[in-house]
Amino acid sequence: MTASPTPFAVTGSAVRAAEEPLLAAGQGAALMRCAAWGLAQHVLRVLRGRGPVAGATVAALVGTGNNGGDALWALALLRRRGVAAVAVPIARDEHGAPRWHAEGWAALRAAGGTAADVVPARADVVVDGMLGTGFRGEFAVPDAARGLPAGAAVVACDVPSGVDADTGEVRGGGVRAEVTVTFGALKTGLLLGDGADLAGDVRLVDIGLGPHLPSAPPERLRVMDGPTAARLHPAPAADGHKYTRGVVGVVAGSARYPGAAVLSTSGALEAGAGMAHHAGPATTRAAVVTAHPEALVSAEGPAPERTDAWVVGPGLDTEDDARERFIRVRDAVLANPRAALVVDASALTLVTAEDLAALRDAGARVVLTPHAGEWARLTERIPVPGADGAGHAPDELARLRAWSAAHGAAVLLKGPRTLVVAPDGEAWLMGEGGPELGVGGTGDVLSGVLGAVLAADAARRARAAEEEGATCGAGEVEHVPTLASLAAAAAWLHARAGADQARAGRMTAGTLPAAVGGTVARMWWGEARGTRAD
Ligand SMILES: NC(=O)C1=CN([C@@H]2O[C@H](COP(=O)(O)OP(=O)(O)OC[C@H]3O[C@@H](n4cnc5c(N)ncnc54)[C@H](OP(=O)(O)O)[C@@H]3O)[C@@H](O)[C@H]2O)[C@@H](O)CC1
Ligand SMILES: Nc1ncnc2c1ncn2[C@@H]1O[C@H](COP(=O)(O)OP(=O)(O)O)[C@@H](O)[C@H]1O
Ligand SMILES: [K+]
Repeated sequence: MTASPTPFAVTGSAVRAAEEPLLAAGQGAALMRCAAWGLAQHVLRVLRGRGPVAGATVAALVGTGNNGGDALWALALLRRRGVAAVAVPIARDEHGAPRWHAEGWAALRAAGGTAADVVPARADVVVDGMLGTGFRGEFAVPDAARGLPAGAAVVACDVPSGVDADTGEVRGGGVRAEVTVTFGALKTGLLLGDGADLAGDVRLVDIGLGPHLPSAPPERLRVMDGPTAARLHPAPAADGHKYTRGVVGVVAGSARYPGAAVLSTSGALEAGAGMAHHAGPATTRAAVVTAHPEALVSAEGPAPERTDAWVVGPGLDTEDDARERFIRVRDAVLANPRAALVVDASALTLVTAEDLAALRDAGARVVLTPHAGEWARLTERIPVPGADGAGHAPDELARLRAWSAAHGAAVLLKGPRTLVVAPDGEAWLMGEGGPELGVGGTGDVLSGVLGAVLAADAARRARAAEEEGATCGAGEVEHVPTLASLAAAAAWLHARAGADQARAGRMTAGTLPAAVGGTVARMWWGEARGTRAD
């Protein structure tokens, strides 16, 4: 299987920095031509989806900077394809002349394009070329960009105007796009926050910045996809057995919330764990065995030295013995820190800064999996030393990185978009799945899936350490299984399973584990099989 590179995003500022050596070498005009050509190709694609290209009308809202320059050059290219190309300036000088990229306008005029004060009502596509990575301060949406023709598709040039290309923050107003055609690299601001909502479908145009883009983990946001997830959670080795596939200890559920134990254990088993061992009271043990005769159950859980990953938290009763149950898991991981630890749900209210420090000092691999509300409470209770832990800055990714670095644990922040960060700044975005997952209990299933994925990895590491000279399976440097990448892969499997299940007409958390099983089986043993661990 040939490994395609994992997609990633960098900030708009990093893209500007990457352009600098090329601009200094006099390649600015060539870069712009390249960007404009890519933009024109994507506009043509939108037009072809609507009817004949020749005779269609494309208008562009054109700002004062290079973003407007891209739009003007793209209009010139479209004009040559028989499109009526109309440029609408959004700023004029004191004499009323448009303030825009002079060469771009000259090229458009030479190609037969025109200028207008407003977007024509007949426009099929409106290109938003007002502001790109040079956006500073606040954006007051100009009159020309309000009340656009209802039938026109908006295509943003590089970034929807008003969106901060670094953070996704919208300052002042923003313009919603159906498609954003972005240049040089995906920008983090198109994948995060309100920026992601305004950007629509994001298309990347390569303008040759690759070698100049930053590669250090804290400067990239990687995007989890199916091939990457398949590489990170490979099919078992031919000689694999239950121990090499990973043993997951599941400390979840209580007399009050027995279902969580079932959902979490099911998630682990269906995601391919060699064994799942549930520790809990008699009620949850009975429920788990009824649902899964193959699960092991006991009051105390598996032996620490035989456990590859622990899941603690879903459905613990914080009025009862939850803290003791959490401490037992913490101590099991401290006794055998090669086992990974997933801290979810109730355990997020039980874990202390001291627990995290002890786990970090032991070298344990810990992932906390809050949803937005749990994340707010966690950062309130365990802030970043010396910082406003709860934080109100728009840059959620920076807040996550700061917290993870301060406490030595990875964080998987759940929501419509899932973000995973590790203490070294490595960050992943997982955008698979949709609101079908927004029902009670799907997070419990995810905790088990995570446990299975992390356990398989821990078991592979243990085996590789035993067999001198063996590797961990995922050979390529880019796909070395890091904690954050494994967690993002687990989230991808879970979300894909949810989407598959919803398409098939079902969607409850109770049926989700079986869908996870189907997704993993297709990945491992179906036609599009993933890599094997051997
Ligand atoms: N560099 C390259 O070679 C390449 C760059 N490329 C393209 O260039 C884009 C970056 O171009 P850029 O740097 O000119 O900035 P851009 O986004 O057009 O906006 C800056 C202008 O807007 C103004 N302005 C700022 N804030 C404002 C506000 N709040 N409200 C109102 N106005 C505001 C500001 O004007 P000022 O107020 O300073 O007079 C300034 O003139 C990038 O996104 C990509 O599309 C590609 O072609 C590849 C090659
Ligand atoms: N609108 C949405 N789009 C995509 N995924 C979602 C959406 N809403 C929720 N999810 C996912 O569903 C899961 C819900 O987890 P959680 O909030 O812990 O639920 P619970 O505690 O009920 O188990 C998470 O994996 C989250 O990312
Ligand atoms: K724009």
